[in-house]
Amino acid sequence: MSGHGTPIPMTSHPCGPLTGTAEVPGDKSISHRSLILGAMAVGETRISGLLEGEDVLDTAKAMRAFGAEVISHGNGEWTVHGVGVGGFAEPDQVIDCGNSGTGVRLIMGAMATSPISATFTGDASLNKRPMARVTDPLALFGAQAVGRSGGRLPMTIVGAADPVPVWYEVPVPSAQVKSAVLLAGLNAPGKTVVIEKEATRDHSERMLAGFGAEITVEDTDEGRVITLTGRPELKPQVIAVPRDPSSAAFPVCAALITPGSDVLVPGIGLNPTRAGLFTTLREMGADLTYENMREEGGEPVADLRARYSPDMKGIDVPPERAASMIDEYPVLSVIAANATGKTMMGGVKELRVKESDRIDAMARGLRANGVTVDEGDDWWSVDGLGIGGVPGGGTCESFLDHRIAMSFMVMGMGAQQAVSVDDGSPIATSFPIFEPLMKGLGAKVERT
Ligand SMILES: O=C(O)C1=C[C@@H](OP(=O)(O)O)[C@@H](O)[C@H](O)C1
Ligand SMILES: C=C(OP(=O)(O)O)C(=O)O
Repeated sequence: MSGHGTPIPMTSHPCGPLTGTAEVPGDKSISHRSLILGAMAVGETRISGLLEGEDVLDTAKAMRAFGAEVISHGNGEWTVHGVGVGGFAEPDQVIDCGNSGTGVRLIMGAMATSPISATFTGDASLNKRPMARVTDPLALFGAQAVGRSGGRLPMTIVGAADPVPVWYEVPVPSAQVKSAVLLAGLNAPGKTVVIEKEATRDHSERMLAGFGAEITVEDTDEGRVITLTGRPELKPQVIAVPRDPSSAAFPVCAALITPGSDVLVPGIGLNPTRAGLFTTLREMGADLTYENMREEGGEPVADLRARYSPDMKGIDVPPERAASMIDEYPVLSVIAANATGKTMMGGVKELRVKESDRIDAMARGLRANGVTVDEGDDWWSVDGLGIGGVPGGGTCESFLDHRIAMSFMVMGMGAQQAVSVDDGSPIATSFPIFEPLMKGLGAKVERT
């Protein structure tokens, strides 16, 4: 639960080559879903490689509060004894999802078609984020939501006693909304249909099929049509969580801008609905290769090799790629600052409702370190200064946002002077070993 503790100011100094192997933690999206679907299956699900970051630990606690037995065996090995679809118990405490939008939205979906109530809260960041995008479709199933004005947490969801299946076209590109509807659909009799105009990460669909749900996905002219048949008996699974591409982004981008670097980032999930950053970096001229491509646990996986890339060029990032790299724009803007020419990022309105307004947060920090940024409601652009051209020397606010804090730490590694953040504590939500991992590669990151 970041934001509840003492701020951790951090500084990242320009450094020599980054070298070695960066074993980043398990995928956050897949980790949340493993715990939630494990809790909705009948019997024991075994998970390895679970991300033990605060966001996922909060979801584990929540699943216990709904009656599942969730046990950590150490080193990313977990077991979940599920209570079956429709078997959730009513929690006797408020569910605190900390900093996690994915956690709270997916869990609201999972409980919304059971005859129980639950009250949800989060930290100062999560309690500002919009929840109506989830509670609107949950109301169609028969669930009720009462929260603060503007559809904010804290919020109580009264689950539908007699849920009906739903047909829902998701109005914003959001895997969290799509997943909340699918999880609610599990306990509604009949077929729930979700349509998304732009494909977003499909881990829920893949995992629901793996757990034995009847689910079909069809690409049509109207978009992706997902049909789920309610009331399945979910069968427990053995899940190996691939390493997180969104975490891999940080050592990869650090290596690209730090002279002499050569870093291997093994076992990274390369699901096409997640890999947009790596495609973009290669288009900009990054020396980034995929080695040993394979499939693990139903997800494509490769070892990434990133080397110092002094000749990257700014590009127009295609807006239709946004969903596949939505969490990576902050660190992409750091690469853009180290490229020559302008990088234009459009179709990214969703960045304004993440843990922070990420366009605003990055623009402020980039400007404080000598980089020119322009922005509109759903776009922003960065004027590249060429490799090593970022003056640095500034302190940035992280706004309770892990990706903002880590992006500025990466920026310091390739800048002319050190870059600081006011609070690195949110890094623990998704990448608890960021500091030792980056130091192990040769980075000079310190708590100040
Ligand atoms: O479903 C998920 O696991 C996630 C979906 C995305 O959010 P949106 O659904 O709000 O785009 C992403 O930003 C988040 O980090 C994880
Ligand atoms: C947006 C993110 O997470 P969440 O929405 O789960 O808080 C993220 O991890 O970048």
